[in-house]
Amino acid sequence: YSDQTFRAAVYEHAPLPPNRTIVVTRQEALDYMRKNLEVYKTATEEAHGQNVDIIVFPEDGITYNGHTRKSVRPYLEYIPDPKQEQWNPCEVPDRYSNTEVQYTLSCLAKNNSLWIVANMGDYQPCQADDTVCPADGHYQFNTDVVYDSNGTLIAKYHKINLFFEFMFDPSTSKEAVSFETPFGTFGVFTCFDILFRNPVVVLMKEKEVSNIVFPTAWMDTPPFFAAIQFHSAVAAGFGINFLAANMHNPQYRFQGSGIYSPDGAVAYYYNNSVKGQEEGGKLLVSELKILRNNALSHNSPMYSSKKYNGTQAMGDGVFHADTFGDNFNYILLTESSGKARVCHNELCCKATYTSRDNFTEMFALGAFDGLHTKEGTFYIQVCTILRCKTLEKSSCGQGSRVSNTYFTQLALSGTFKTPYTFPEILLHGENVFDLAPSTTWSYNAGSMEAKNGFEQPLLSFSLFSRDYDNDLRLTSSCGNPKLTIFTQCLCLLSLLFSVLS
Ligand SMILES: NC(=O)CCCC[C@@H]1SC[C@@H]2NC(=O)N[C@@H]21
Repeated sequence: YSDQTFRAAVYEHAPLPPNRTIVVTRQEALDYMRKNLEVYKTATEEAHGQNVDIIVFPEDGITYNGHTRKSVRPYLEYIPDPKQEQWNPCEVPDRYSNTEVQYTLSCLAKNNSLWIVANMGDYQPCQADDTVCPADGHYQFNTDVVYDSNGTLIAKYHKINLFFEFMFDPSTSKEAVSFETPFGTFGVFTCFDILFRNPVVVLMKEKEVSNIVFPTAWMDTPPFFAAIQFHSAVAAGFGINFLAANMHNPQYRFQGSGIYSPDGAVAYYYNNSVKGQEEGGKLLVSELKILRNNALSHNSPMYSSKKYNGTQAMGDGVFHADTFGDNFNYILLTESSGKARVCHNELCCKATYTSRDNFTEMFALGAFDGLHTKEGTFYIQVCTILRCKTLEKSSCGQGSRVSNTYFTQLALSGTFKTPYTFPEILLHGENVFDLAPSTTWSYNAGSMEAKNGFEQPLLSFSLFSRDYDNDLRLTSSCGNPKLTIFTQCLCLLSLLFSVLS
């Protein structure tokens, strides 16, 4: 690193599955994990050869996913709390037993003089006075570990927002974790966490991080949750560097890693061809500017909260289409060039566009303002120009993976309630999804523009906003532990009723 820049790497890892139908011995678990760690060693040495300062590996990259609580047990290690003690596993390997994975990671960091972020399982016995201890007497946490370039364990983070991971316990402390490096302040969180106030807003506003390291096992889900699309948009929306290392398993839609800056993708990898599973690994290395604030930091020039402009009555031509579980309002783009506007609840979206040719494919402007409930429950506000999957209006939210329509100008804005708005651009390329070069578009406070359009066909051009703070209504009402079970049920019923209506 220098005064101005540092070098970052992410490794998209393609692990082979272990046998998860039986409970293996610790030795068998180690034999399996060593194969993954061998791949990590090669990647780390290659990164060292390219003067990398920090490398990130994916969620479940060492242990694999889809375990049961029992089958994952032999893969776990006791990870001490770096806030309570300083430990360098490479230099003091025998302080704790069964810590081979931590030893290997620490030595990789030390021997290659770089910071390592990896994901593994933490085994924590319950304290004697723990009244909510799991029935088997210990906790199992999905954990990110961070080693500095001497091999010292600097931080550990327990995933707060689990995604159908019944083998793990959610973080009991619910603590957002950050760490200092000579090249900036980093926050660390894992996959599904990206959609929730804690840890995301806590890290941005309270800890004022300007970089995120993000081990993930993310399944591509267009129109808004393709991995490279969503993660690059979060980097731009928050004005941060974002290092996303995904698991590679295209058969199950796990694909797409990147090194993203506030201006867009600096490097990304998207390879969805299902060949031999072990062939898909990839190291990305980039130079990034050292950032000292994020878009929400006090006095940051990038922060601006747009005022709500009022609603607009629904005009002719508005139709509804299911969009990953949400009932969006859409309006078709019919002329090859023009303006369009559509509203939903308190959100109004405006677009101007010019397509290179007359439309032969269906494109629509959509709006949604409400509670998303599919694969997670959270408030969103979304404006989008997207390609409908077919020539049927009902296909508009289905996440097209093909397009042959070129735009020569696009602009989109919305009356978003919060500054947590992420500019998403997904283009169609040889490998299905491509991101737009950072020189082709700009984003500022709820408005996105591509003055000269794109050289590739468009799949979607969206502003995805998370109303993180509104989620508090969900927990403060129904999830409030002070309420009786009966009141909580009544509350959930009324919430369900309001969503349905
Ligand atoms: N390992 C995880 O935590 C994965 C969670 C990310 C899933 C994202 S969010 C909802 C979408 N559904 C998916 O299948 N992928 C997307």
